[in-house]
Amino acid sequence: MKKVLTIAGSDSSGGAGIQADLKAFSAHGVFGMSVITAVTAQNTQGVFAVQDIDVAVIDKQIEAIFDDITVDAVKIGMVSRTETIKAIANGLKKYNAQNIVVDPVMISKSGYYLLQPEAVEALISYLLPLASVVTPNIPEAEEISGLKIHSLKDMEEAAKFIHQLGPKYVLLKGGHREDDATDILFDGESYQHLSTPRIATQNTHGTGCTLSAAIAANLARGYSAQEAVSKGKEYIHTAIEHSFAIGKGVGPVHHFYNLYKGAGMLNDE
Ligand SMILES: Nc1ncnc2c1ncn2[C@@H]1O[C@H](COP(=O)(O)OP(=O)(O)O)[C@@H](O)[C@H]1O
Ligand SMILES: Cc1ncc(COP(=O)(O)O)c(N)n1
Repeated sequence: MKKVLTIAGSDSSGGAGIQADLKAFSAHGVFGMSVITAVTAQNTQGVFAVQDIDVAVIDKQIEAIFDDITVDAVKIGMVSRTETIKAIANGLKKYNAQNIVVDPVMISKSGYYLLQPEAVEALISYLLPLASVVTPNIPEAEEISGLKIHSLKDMEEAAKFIHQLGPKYVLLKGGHREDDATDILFDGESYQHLSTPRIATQNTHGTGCTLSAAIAANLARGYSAQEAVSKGKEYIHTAIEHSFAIGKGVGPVHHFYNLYKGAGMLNDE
C-alpha cells in the first residue's frame, strides 16, 4: 500500500486540515500519516483558537516517520509561522521527499489567519521550490503574486508568475469566482482549464484541503501530475456534490460517497 503524509493543522470539527486529509487518503486507498503543525479550535462557524506545535516536536514527528517508513507523497497544508516552515523545508530536504503538494493555506473561510502574514515570504522562498504541485486559491494567488485576479486571463497571468517561484506545476483554483468552478493548471508551457459546473451549496469547508490531499494520493499511486490533478478535481466535485450540513455554518464535503454507494450504505443520507 502507498503511504502518504499530511503536514498540516488539526481542525477539531473534522472538515478541514489533518482530518480532511486523512479521510481523503483513506478514500483513495492509501495509508495516511500526519505531522501536526498546529491545533485549531474550530467548527463550521469559525476558528476560535490556535496553538502552534513546538518546532522541536515538528522536527521529531518528521524524523519519526521518515527514519522508519517510505513516504510516497507529501501534502503540506496549514504551516502557521516561519519557524514551522523552515523546519518542514529542512526535514523534507534532508530525507529527499518526493511528490510534494503544497496547499498555501492562508486565511480560513471564516476570515481567521492560519498563516501569520509575516510568514508568507518564508512560504514562498522555502516551500514553493520543493513543490511538485502548488494549489493556491484566488486570494492566496493574489497574495503570492501581488496581482489582482478577476478573469480567467488574470488567473493564467498569476499562475505564470507563481510558476517562476519554483513549483513544477501550479494549480490555481477558481472556487472563489462566480461562474463555473474553473481551475487552471500551468506547467511552465501551457495552460489546462479544468472546469465543472458550480454546485449551489454553502457546505465547502475543507474543499482546498481535500483537493490537495487527493492530488498527493494520486501522485503516490503513480499518476502523472496532470492525471493526479484531473482525478483530484473529479473527486472534489463529487465530494462537494454530496456535502452536508453539520452544525450551524459551513458544512464539510463527503469523502466516502462512492465507497458508501458501492456498499449500499447511503440509507441514512
Ligand atoms: N461551489 C462549488 N462547486 C463546484 N466546485 C467548487 C465549488 N467551490 C469550490 N469548488 C472547487 O473546489 C476546489 C477547491 O477550491 P477553492 O474553494 O477555490 O479552494 P479553497 O478551499 O482553498 O478556498 C476547486 O477545484 C474548486 O474549483
Ligand atoms: C486546520 C485547517 N487547515 C486548513 C483550513 C482551510 O480550509 P479550507 O480548505 O476550507 O480552505 C482550515 N480551515 N483549518
